[in-house]
Amino acid sequence: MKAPLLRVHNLTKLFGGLRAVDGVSFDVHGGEILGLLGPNGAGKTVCFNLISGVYAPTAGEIHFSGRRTDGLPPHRMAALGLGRTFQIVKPFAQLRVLDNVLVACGVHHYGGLLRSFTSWTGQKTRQRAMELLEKVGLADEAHRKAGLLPLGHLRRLEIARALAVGHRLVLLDESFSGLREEEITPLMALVASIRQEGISVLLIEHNMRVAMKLSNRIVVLDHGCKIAEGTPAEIARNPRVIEAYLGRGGRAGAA
Ligand SMILES: Nc1ncnc2c1ncn2[C@@H]1O[C@H](COP(=O)(O)OP(=O)(O)OP(=O)(O)O)[C@@H](O)[C@H]1O
Repeated sequence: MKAPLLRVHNLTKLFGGLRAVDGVSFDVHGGEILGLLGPNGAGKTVCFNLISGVYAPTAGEIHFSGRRTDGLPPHRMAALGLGRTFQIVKPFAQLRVLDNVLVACGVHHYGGLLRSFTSWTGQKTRQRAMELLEKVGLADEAHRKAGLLPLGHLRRLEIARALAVGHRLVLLDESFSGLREEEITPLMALVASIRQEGISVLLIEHNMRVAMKLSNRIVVLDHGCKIAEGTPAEIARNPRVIEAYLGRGGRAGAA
């Protein structure tokens, strides 16, 4: 069997006495969507921050794309093809939508922000940025100030920025949160199309319908620990998962 694209082994992060992530292990394979679920405060975002290099783990190992990466800073992870979105969208509000993506594209192609705007090679970067905006359905907004976009579009812009960097793996942190029902279905199609291109996705999602439908497999955390791993169907009937979400006596269908 092929080695996983991402392997997290015994990952642990302490904040003082708090075990925010406690001995968590899981793999993400090439071309799969892995859902990372769990109640509030379970340790999901801390996991993202560990994998993407924002935090160094207290213990444990992270292997990405064939090398050990725990402790590498975010720009090194980006250079290896790992992109991410944030729970709270943070565009460069004063820049145009296109420029927001150009900044992210510059990470790979031309070694920096300034050159991505100025050099002759900037032309190619621009083309790539426009392709990404087309992919996420924002080509018509390319010249608008990012700060003027509604939330649904901002989430798509975040995904375009993550894709500019993450040609192997993108981490999506609650990309569906706060969206209207009519925005959710097309965004699900977008995430599914990312996987179809062979890019793996690690997805934090509170919307169970979205998580169950999109994920090939799901890992569930609670109080920093992994309490379950399996297919969406297995997770939906797992008693520990039901208890973590609903307390004793809960029903899977309601999760
Ligand atoms: N920088 C930090 N310093 C101290 N404690 C932190 C820090 N970041 C997170 N925590 C704590 O770690 C625990 C896990 O937080 P995390 O943000 O990963 O939860 P989560 O599963 O993403 O929750 P949510 O679904 O509410 O976003 C929480 O108790 C949180 O308060």
